[in-house]
Amino acid sequence: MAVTDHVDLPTFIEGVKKRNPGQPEFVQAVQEVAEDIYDFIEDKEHYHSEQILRRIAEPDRIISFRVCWEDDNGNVRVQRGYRVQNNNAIGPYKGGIRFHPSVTESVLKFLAFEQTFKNALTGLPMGGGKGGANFNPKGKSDREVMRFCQSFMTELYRHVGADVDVPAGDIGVGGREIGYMFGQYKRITNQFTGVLTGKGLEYGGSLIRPEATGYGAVYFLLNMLKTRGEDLVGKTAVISGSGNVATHAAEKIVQSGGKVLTLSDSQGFIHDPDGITQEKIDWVKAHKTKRRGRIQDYVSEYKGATFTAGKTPWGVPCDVALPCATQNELLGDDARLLVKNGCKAVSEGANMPTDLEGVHVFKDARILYAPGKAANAGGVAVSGLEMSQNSERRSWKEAELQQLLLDIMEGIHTSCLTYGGVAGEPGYTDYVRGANIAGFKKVADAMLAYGVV
Ligand SMILES: NC(=O)C1=CN([C@@H]2O[C@H](COP(=O)(O)OP(=O)(O)OC[C@H]3O[C@@H](n4cnc5c(N)ncnc54)[C@H](OP(=O)(O)O)[C@@H]3O)[C@@H](O)[C@H]2O)C=CC1
Ligand SMILES: O=C(O)CCC(=O)C(=O)O
Repeated sequence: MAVTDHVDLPTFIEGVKKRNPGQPEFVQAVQEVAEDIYDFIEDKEHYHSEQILRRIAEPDRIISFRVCWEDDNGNVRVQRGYRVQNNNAIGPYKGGIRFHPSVTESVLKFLAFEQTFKNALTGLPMGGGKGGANFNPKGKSDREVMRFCQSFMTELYRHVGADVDVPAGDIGVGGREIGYMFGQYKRITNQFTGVLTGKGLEYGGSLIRPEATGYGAVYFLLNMLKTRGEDLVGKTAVISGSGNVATHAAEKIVQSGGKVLTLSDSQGFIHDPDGITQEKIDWVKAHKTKRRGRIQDYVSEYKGATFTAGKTPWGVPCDVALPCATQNELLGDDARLLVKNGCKAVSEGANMPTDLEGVHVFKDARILYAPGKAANAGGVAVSGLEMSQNSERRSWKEAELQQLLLDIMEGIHTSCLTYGGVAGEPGYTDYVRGANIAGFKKVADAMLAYGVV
């Protein structure tokens, strides 16, 4: 007779904590999902008896490796690299690579777990993975970054492949790093395949991949506002971060008629009451990706703006907020302040930027709140389209890709509406619940088809 381990939610979370000691980010991500899934599967015994959530919260495998490289002064440096392959029930593992000193196994496990649901939401056949290293590209020369990337790929190449696991960029990994890693993969394997996405257009990259995450987060925001008969015209936006996601989100807000008031980096935020225009966004993009400077330099360039050191921008009154920097950058008190100041909608460009307390503040206030796994899925979606183009050995036109991105974001929004309803509150959507359940259901049903594996 089968023994059904049908534990309740608190016991399940206790088990996750015990099995993953010292991994708070991973436990947080699992808890946020489990709160919704437990409710959904209450009357669906097969998900319990087949231990589906327990299995999704246990990565298929975690690869950890030494990355040695030589700096410009001839010193040998040693870093730790990882690839977390969380789940490939619906397609090859897919997810970015992060180079940042804060990278730990816990951070990459939470990102790979979230990615599993996000990728399912896109409707494309992609499983969930994430990788990275505790390497800080800041202050390193191009040659140092190249040597690090080559060394990283010298181990990673044996674990990835166009139909196995397809990494891409994330914090600290942009076009430069992807180029170095793709070059090394090609050199080692003698194969030109779609093993990475976010590639340069000259060697198999897709149009609009750089823009896709930030643009997608704004498309999702527009979809949410539309349910209340609103748009972005004349609305003020507070954005954190000043990297790929933040600058492209800012660009799309401006194109949609909104006014962007802030950007930030790990040292503080700038507030420009005149609005951060397209010309100013272009300056920030060049400053961060070419000159590799700091956001505080903005105030020397654009008078009237202020820089606040060591703080996040959530105290600046706004209509909409887009956290686009990193995990846990928006805490319970920040969420309360945003709501108090009249913020109507939050769309997460970053992964898990709001802590669990903040999530509950937004839900309780009944504002429009989109979690990263739904709102920032545009990036990985266009990565999926890059994979398709590589398989076909073709490059699709920009207009076609723009339309596909719009359609995919609208589709994710519809999935959230389908599963995010709250009893007794017609018209209100809990987007966190909707995204968690829609993502879970797709992955879970594929897992059920495979039996116990
Ligand atoms: N790139 C993509 O396509 C996707 C990215 N995301 C998520 O979006 C977020 C941003 O990624 P992306 O824009 O690509 O990365 P970038 O490296 O381009 O930019 C990261 C930005 O976040 C800031 N930041 C990083 N760490 C911290 C920190 N601890 N505190 C405050 N600010 C910090 C950086 O500041 P500084 O320069 O000082 O480090 C920088 O402004 C991440 O959560 C990522 O996982 C999600 C989906 C896809
Ligand atoms: O494009 C990709 O594969 C990865 C994007 C990513 O890392 C993310 O969605 O968080």
